[in-house]
Amino acid sequence: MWSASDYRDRVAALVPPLPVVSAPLADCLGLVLAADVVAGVSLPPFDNSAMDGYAVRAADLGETTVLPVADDIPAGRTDVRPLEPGTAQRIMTGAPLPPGADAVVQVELTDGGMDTVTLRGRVEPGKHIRRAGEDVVAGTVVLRAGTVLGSARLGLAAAVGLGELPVRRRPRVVVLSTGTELTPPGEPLAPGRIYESNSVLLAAAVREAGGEATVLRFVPDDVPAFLSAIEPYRDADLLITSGGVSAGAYEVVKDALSDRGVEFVRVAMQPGGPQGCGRIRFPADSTGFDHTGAAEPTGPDRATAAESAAVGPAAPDRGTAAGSAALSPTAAGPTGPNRGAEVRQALEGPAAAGSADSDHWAAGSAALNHAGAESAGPDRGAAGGAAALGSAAAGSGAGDSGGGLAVVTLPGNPVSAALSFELFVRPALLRAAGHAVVDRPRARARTTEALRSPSDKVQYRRGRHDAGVVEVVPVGGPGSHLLASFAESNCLIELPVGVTEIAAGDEVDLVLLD
Ligand SMILES: Nc1nc2c(c(=O)[nH]1)N[C@H]1C(S)=C(S)[C@@H](COP(=O)(O)OP(=O)(O)OC[C@H]3O[C@@H](n4cnc5c(N)ncnc54)[C@H](O)[C@@H]3O)O[C@H]1N2
Ligand code: MOO
Repeated sequence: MWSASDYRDRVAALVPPLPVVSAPLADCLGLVLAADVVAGVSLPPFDNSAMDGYAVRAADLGETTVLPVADDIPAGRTDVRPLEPGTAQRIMTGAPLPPGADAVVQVELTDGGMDTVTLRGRVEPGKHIRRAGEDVVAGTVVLRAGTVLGSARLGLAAAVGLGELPVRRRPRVVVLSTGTELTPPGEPLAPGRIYESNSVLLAAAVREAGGEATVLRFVPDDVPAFLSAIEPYRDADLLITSGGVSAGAYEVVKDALSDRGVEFVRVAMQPGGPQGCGRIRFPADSTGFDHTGAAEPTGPDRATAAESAAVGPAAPDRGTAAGSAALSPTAAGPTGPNRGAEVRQALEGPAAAGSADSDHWAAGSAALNHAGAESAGPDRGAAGGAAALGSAAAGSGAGDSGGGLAVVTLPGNPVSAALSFELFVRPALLRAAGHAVVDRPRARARTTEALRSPSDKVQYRRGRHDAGVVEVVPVGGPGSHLLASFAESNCLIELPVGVTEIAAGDEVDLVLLD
């Protein structure tokens, strides 16, 4: 039996640091900057007006002053003429200040005249002028490597003129649910069947963690169908499966992967006891697994398998354009909005992975562009960029980066799958993407109800905490099928190994989910 924290480390080691790429700003939200960014221009780049009004020499103004209006300066004008003494120039917010002007009088304090202007009152030199470099001086570092790129930081990068940034690219994650009982939501439900929900939940969780999710059509409890479904995705950074890992007679994931490099274990955690992870060994040649016995799919359940094998990611939920192009076994090359990034990634090659950590962007950029030439090779055919990346990721150093497709096989119960992702997979993806902080915030609060927990496992109960995180109300029971109460919760109540009873009013540890 693994402890939850040891198992978490085991999963983290499966996903090595992701390669550094140059990505358009629009694709960078939530990603981690891989090199310092130096401003190429000052902000503001030139002295300019903070108000719509009149540029003047402060010394020219008395209580009431009438000045000729010598020129008109809208924002964007590039041929501004010097301000002669005893004159004013009409100026708009953001327009360059004419040489010789040392103040701006806002239009509300004037008569708004076009030929001459009457200005009321005096003005301090420097009034309503935004000086060049007041915000950023060209040549200084504006964003440090390791910064998580939120909206303000992306805006700043654009403001200093950068169209792309060096980032660790998003992890490409393939999600596959298993279970003969599954039915796609939106279709009629036959007796004995349930709607498939894990792939929707897990793909959304991958995206929330900054990853690209490709959702495969789920497969029944059929080993050849399962292997056929995953075989084209050997270049993904991670495969997440759900279901088929416990002790029953039809444990498809366990049956398919036990002899192919995946270890199935029990973790001292509830929900989320049965787990598996490892690297799937694919056959050396590119013909795929030996599907001996994988006869033509027949019967209602096999139709699902056939569809999966045949169309792969052509299921409705294809992740982003980039993810889809990268992971599709039939992609003719990167298309869509991220094409540029994909091409650069293809050129990056294994050598560049993780290379730009401490370099400034200018240097990092050069480093990223020279590697070239590495993108040919056995697995790098159609989706060349993606194949090169898979290799780059696998060769990038830290972690269990040996060959094969990294896989985490989650238990099928919906809350088990969700909590396993939350506690094991999410930190691994964030770490690989370069995040320094991979843990959710934690807090302590008083539980409003008594709780019981098995002594040999850490139990995660679902709860709702109040605004001040003073009290937590347990929501629903401990069962791993209780999806509605999980959806209602905003935290996990962690009851550690050794704790069997908690009284109402006792303090408990919380993992805050929102
Ligand atoms: N004899 C034992 N039985 C079970 C054990 C055990 O130790 N001995 N462990 C239990 C625990 S704990 C869990 S968790 C589950 C894990 O089972 P599997 O990973 O094999 O998952 P399945 O049996 O395929 O499914 C479990 C449950 O979840 C539903 N499910 C599965 N996939 C989906 C999906 N994509 N969307 C919605 N719901 C899904 C499935 O219908 C089952 O109800 O094993 C216990 N059994
Ligand atoms: O360990 Mo299972 O994940 O409780 O239901």
